[in-house]
Amino acid sequence: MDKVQLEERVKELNQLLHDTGYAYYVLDQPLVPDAVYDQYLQELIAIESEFPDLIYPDSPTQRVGGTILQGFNKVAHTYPMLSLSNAFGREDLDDFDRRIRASIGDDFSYVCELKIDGLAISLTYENGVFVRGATRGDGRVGEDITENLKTIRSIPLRLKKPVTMELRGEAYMPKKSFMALNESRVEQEEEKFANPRNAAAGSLRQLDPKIAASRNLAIFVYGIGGDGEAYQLDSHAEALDYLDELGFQTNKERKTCHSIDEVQAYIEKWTTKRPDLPYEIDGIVIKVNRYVHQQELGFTAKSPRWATAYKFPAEEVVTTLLDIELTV
Ligand SMILES: CC(C)(CNC(=O)c1ccc(Oc2ccccc2)cc1)c1ccc2c(N)nc(N)nc2n1
Repeated sequence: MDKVQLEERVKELNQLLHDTGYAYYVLDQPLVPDAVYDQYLQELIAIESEFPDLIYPDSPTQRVGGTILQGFNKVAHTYPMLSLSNAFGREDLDDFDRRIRASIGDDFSYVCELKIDGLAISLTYENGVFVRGATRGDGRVGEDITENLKTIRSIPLRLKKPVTMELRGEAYMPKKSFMALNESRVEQEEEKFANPRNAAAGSLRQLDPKIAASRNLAIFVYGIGGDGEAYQLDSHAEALDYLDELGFQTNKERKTCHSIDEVQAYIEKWTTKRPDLPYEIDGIVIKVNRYVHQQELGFTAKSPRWATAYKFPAEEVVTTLLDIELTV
């Protein structure tokens, strides 16, 4: 092949690997057998190693960076990453609902989402290309962990549309990956991780992206930063569907609810079903759905008035008290 034909083949392989990667890692519906995927990847690696000028920044071969970082740079979020108020029971939910009604009336809906027990992160795309990923940090400034986030296969390196936006999501380690990781740590006589959240945080804080790549991390995106693209949409539910169209992994268990009773039913459903989930959750996030209502309700110093997190009661840690010989 001459150089022009090679460039065409590289573009074709990039597109093939993006499409098959999306089907496999985001839709969980493989388009081709793994062996075919690997064959495409090997062909692209071979051409790129011979012609480095044909390496595109969003090539799938760029997922596992080569260099070990010396440290993480600080990066300022374009929009703050706010926190959520908490609700611990039905009374708190009723108070939340009452405050909302007092402010915007009765004609509104909620969106309920599972609150993934992971690490809040922000993803920045410029003209549809993944350019930066960061931890939440203090909500305004986080750490640049782009190289580690590139290793998460469900984070698209290139979107289906050339949009510029900053997203919010939760990086997490599935329960199965957590169990396997701790088994291997016991074999290596290393300290086990206490829970999947710590394991995900520890993996994303690795300076060597190859270690992060080995940890089977995953992500659910749940919001578009500030008044970016999404605010041309009418509601949070629409924004999540828009993220699906762009090729992101959103959590499919979300539900639009039209009363706090419906929210309570959703909470009870997932309190029961929580152990069957392939990932850990620590609560349910409840958001007023329409953006006009969110803007009317506004924010406190650190969190939106239009959202709250119902937190599951802490697991009863059954502590078997030692038999204490009481000497009288
Ligand atoms: C609602 C929000 C706090 C995100 N939203 C924001 O951070 C946010 C930030 C600036 C916004 O607008 C502003 C723009 C400029 C200045 C101030 C606010 C709006 C929303 C949040 C936090 C944690 C979540 C979680 N763990 N799981 C799910 N499923 N959803 C979550 N949602």
